[in-house]
Amino acid sequence: ALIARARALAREGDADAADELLRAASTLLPLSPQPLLLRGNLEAFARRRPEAALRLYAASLALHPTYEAHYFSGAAHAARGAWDAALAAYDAAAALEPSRLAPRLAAAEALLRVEGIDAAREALQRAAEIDPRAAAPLVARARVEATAGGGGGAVAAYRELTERLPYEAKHMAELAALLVAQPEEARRPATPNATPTPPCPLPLPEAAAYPGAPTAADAAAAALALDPTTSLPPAVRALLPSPPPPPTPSASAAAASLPRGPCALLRHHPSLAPFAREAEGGVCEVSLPAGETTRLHSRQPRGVLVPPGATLRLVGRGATLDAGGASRHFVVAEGGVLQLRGVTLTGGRAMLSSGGAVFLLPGATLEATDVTFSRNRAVFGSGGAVASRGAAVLAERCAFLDNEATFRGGALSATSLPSAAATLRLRGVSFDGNGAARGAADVQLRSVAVEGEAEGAEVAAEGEGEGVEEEGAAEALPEGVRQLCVECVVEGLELQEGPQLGGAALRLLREAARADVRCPAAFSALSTFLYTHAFDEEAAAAAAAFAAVRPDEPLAAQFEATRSHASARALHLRAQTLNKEVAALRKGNPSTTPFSNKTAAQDAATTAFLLSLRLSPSDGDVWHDLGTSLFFAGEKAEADRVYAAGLAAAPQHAALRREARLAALFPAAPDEAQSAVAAFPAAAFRRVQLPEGSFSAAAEADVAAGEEAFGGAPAAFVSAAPLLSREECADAIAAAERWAERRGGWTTSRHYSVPTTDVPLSELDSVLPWFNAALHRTLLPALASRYPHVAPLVAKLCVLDCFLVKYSAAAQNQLPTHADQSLLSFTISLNDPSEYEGGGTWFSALGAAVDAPAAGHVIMFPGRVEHGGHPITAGTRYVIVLFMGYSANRSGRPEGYVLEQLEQLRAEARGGEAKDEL
Ligand SMILES: O=C(O)CCC(=O)C(=O)O
Ligand SMILES: [Fe+2]
Repeated sequence: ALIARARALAREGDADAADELLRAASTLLPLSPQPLLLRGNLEAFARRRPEAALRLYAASLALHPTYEAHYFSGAAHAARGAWDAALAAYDAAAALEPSRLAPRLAAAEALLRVEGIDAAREALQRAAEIDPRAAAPLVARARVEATAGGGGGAVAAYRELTERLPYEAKHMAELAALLVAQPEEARRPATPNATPTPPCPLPLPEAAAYPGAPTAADAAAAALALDPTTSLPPAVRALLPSPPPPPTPSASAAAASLPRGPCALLRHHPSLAPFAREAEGGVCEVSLPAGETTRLHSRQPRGVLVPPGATLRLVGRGATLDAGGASRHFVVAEGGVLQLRGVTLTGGRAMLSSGGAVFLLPGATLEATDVTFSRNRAVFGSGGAVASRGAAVLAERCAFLDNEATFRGGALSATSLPSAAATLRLRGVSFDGNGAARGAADVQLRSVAVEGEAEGAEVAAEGEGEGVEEEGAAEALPEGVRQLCVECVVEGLELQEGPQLGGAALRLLREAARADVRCPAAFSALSTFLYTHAFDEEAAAAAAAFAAVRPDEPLAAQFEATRSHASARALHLRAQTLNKEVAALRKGNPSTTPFSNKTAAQDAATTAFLLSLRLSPSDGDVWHDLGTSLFFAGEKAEADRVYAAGLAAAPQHAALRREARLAALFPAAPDEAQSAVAAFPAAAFRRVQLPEGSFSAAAEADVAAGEEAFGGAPAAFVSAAPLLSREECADAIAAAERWAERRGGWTTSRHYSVPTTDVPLSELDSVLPWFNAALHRTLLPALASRYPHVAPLVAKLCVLDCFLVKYSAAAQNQLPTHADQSLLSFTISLNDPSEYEGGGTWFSALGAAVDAPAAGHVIMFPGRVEHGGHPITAGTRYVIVLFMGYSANRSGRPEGYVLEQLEQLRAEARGGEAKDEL
């Protein structure tokens, strides 16, 4: 008890009190070495007096020699620069506990001073052999080389570290900085493949650039991919490529006009969209301008996704598609088919992943005819041009030129998975100038047989019987297994970021853990994925399997804590992940969770948010995320309550304050407003019947999914009389123009594919009072009268957003089709149609624009109906656009149920604590 108390005091920084207790302990237990050891640590670490520490360690050792006393003596000697003595102490520690890495790594640093770099390297080499999966020896090696003066040795050490364990942003950033400082190391050799593959596990020869070796710019990009908040020195930052120029308006328009059909997969790819058309058989065919080079601008490093079941055909007739080293070209999902014909793919780069030009997921197909793959790279990945994980590749008359991979297969890498065989058929395929840092300059095959001939290719076939020995020590780690595990982890991590790719990510992470059950990185990536996606049973099994083979690994214990919902951060991440999965389910995309429907998935997300809040009740981000999640789930009443409770718990949180401000700017109508509904009979409106299929398919999010709320064929309504007076309309326009004048122009604050010209109504102080009065008097009662099934009560209607929009023939003259993030929307005309030509609210399914007959009239419609602002060709059109929500729960559950669940969870926790105390 004395020792435990002393430890606690030392942790709190009270060295004197701790020392006193330890002296008392020594008196009680004169033969115990421990109080003396701990007093030594107090001297060494709290008081920074190594000499005093050494005397106490010596006294402790005299009573009984322990590993700790030897190890800490070494550290104290090292702190004084007594390297020989440090070395002796570390050796003694290692002799007592031969499997511990720490004294060996520390000894290497001492050896560097006493005997030089070669002796230090040798010691580290031996340490690495103790646990070939451990990061520490590689990190120590890099540090020792850097201490020894940097140079080629340090570059080699950092390359080894980052290629073996490509998971840490910090190490990537250090490699980048080192390469920038040593530009000659970053230069590529004149002849690729001239340098042999580095030997394993540690390459001792001085570093030389080799094919596939990451450059400084690659390492910097890798650091940012691993952790976007990584700080990079200016010299390194300067290497990052500048973002691509924005797409031309016509290309954007072409992309935006592809919301449905097989070419929808190019909706976010304005560089390809203009050349796309729907071909026979539901194929999206892209015909690139013959003989020309088209630059691919992918916002995602993973490239253009060919989704499950889709077919994309790229026809070149001698054209080139250049990714400019900024992204991969294509990633093909399960059941997706990519057909390439007569095209050159160049400049593709996979970052921390495989397949520099094309990455094929289990069950995907690539058919390439008359295709050249040139100068594509897989950085920290395999298959410089093409990588297949359990996919089919058919290549006819193709050439692979000068492609590179950091790992294996400079041109091509194919791996069969237990659940998906990879197949490879080559006819008239040639290879030249490809290279890979870790072997198989051209083609790497794992359990794959090639059908056909590969001219002049260096092929490395691996697989079958390369598994880790079940019994036996950690040493049993064949190089192929280690490499497979690293590749599957980086690829799985890349894919888990992408929509529709979660299933493939999970398969690859499972494959990594299966290939090497002892690998901490594979366990960590898989278990995190399983936990965040709520695969709780599989997570338990994975944890048990890992703990069984690596009982001492702290990761196992950490994950146990996570699994028992003891980490607020992990819970927040789980909630956010499940929330994204709900969004996928809403769009009708496959989701990677154990839940069969979105209600169950949403409930799991809500519970995870609440469990996180139970642990950290004043985390405003979690409160805000929960509110937003509920809002998009249609649980608006819960969202409102959660935002309010969140603001009370985190009064400084900016986003929560914004929500509160909006609620205050547009207060709910009083109950009396309900009586005005009767003043709006059917005859007060022109009803515009919208056809089936009016709701937007390109739903980014569903506030209240259209058809679920409104039925198949919804209606829009145009008021027969003005709901705002002429004076009010004129006042609003004048206030907006004055505001724009003061600001030096209108804002472009709302973001559809093109900027909009508008002012938020919240900025117009003089307009708000009368506008709110008009809302309660006419606008909201009118809305409630026409949509009694979704919004019967005026007092429950709430403003989600409101802005005044200006269209002019000369400037912004239209708004592309879209869906609003609202339950119901208004367009309120502020001027007469005689003041402009064209205009009106365009309804896509109707194929026509609907306009108000005069200023002050309104058009009302369900927000999820696909619509836009029809172009005007002359004059100016002013409208107020109003997004409305309804403060009720679409699920029909009683209001307040979410906060009630939080109370229950808290009570359960208190019950648990009480039991612990008993
Ligand atoms: O201009 C219109 O009539 C439609 C405007 C609109 O849909 C919007 O601003 O969201
Ligand atoms: Fe809209």
